[in-house]
Amino acid sequence: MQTVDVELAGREYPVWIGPGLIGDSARWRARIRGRHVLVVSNTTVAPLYLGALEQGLEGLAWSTHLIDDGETHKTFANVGKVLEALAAMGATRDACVIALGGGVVGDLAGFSAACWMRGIDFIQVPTTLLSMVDSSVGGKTGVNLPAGKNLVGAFHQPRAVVADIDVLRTLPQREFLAGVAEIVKGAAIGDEPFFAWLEANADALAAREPGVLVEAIARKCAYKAGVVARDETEQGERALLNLGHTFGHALETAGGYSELLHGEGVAIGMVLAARLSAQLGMAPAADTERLLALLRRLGLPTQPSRAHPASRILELMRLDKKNTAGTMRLILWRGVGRAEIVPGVADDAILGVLGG
Ligand SMILES: NC(=O)c1ccc[n+]([C@@H]2O[C@H](COP(=O)([O-])OP(=O)(O)OC[C@H]3O[C@@H](n4cnc5c(N)ncnc54)[C@H](O)[C@@H]3O)[C@@H](O)[C@H]2O)c1
Ligand SMILES: O=C(O)C(=O)C[C@@H](O)[C@H](O)[C@H](O)COP(=O)(O)O
Ligand SMILES: [Zn+2]
Repeated sequence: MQTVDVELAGREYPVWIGPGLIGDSARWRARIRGRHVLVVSNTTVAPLYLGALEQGLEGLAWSTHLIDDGETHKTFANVGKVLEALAAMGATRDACVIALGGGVVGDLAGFSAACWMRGIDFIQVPTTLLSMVDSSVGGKTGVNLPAGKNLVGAFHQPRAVVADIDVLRTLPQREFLAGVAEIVKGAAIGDEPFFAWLEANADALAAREPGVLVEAIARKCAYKAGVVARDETEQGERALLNLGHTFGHALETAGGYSELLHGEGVAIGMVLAARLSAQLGMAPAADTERLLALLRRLGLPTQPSRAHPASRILELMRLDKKNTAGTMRLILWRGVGRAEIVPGVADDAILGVLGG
């Protein structure tokens, strides 16, 4: 097992990564402070892993709340239902929410925990690769609106992250690769040696070779934990973790949250950001080719669908949370391992890479 610590003074927490961790209840149960526990999961994950988790809850007053599966269910209405479930069990301020699932469950359950009585504990038990390497770490919680991704939310850190890699055995390959995209993103933003390691180990990672998998998860979590510890609420550096997301989120929204997986949107968005950066003279074209080659080798999509007009994508990008009044702020690229916040990129340049 590997442990990555997220170092936030007074609110530090461990990210445990390894096999058999859901069954190792003595470890995670020590992070639960009160008596009430609400496990939030979904209709796909619960039949697979809720039983194992429940065994560790003996003696506590616990209950379960399931949401339907999919990004379209990461809604305000479902937060309301989690809050009703907390009310129904009489959850007090020392209650704990456990999020058992991928990023959709984690974001929604975490936001519910942030809202109940103005903030109670929660524990992340991520069950997708994406949620292990990204969404469970760092405390961004929230839900989507039809107008855009994650437009409602809160920063609310978990008490612990339990990344049991055994559960990845049942994860479909398309979902697995979407998680790999967020690993590539971390390396592309700020860790050139990790990027080179991914190039050398791409096939083994896509084949889920255990040693390579654990190392990739731990390196991405360690990188993200460092950024979060330096800039928890995204006043500066943390925005770099959004590389590819202004494009990616707009593409996800345009597709009604059901065409593209989040990681796929990020893969396409990173390529668009890299192309735009090369056109603006910020990044060597050779680095864009390097990124493209790695994503292609990993079987990830690299081109936006022609079904959505470029003008529509640009319009959706205007509601991104990094923007300030009248100014679009994009995360652009200086090449492998170096990203930058760039305000005021001309619409024509953006439309150009979108093919508009
Ligand atoms: N908070 C953050 O910092 C952050 C970071 C990245 C992404 N996100 C958010 O995370 C979400 C995407 O998360 P995701 O990619 O995990 O998607 P997801 O939560 O929709 O899970 C993907 C699919 O895999 C299924 N699944 C989960 N675990 C499984 C398992 N072990 N075996 C079989 N099937 C399993 C789910 O039921 C779902 O159908 C998006 O909403 C994105 O915006 C948040
Ligand atoms: O943790 C962060 O910070 C990130 O930006 C990680 C992203 O991968 C993630 O998709 C996040 O949910 C995006 O946040 P948002 O603020 O752009 O909604
Ligand atoms: Zn993301």
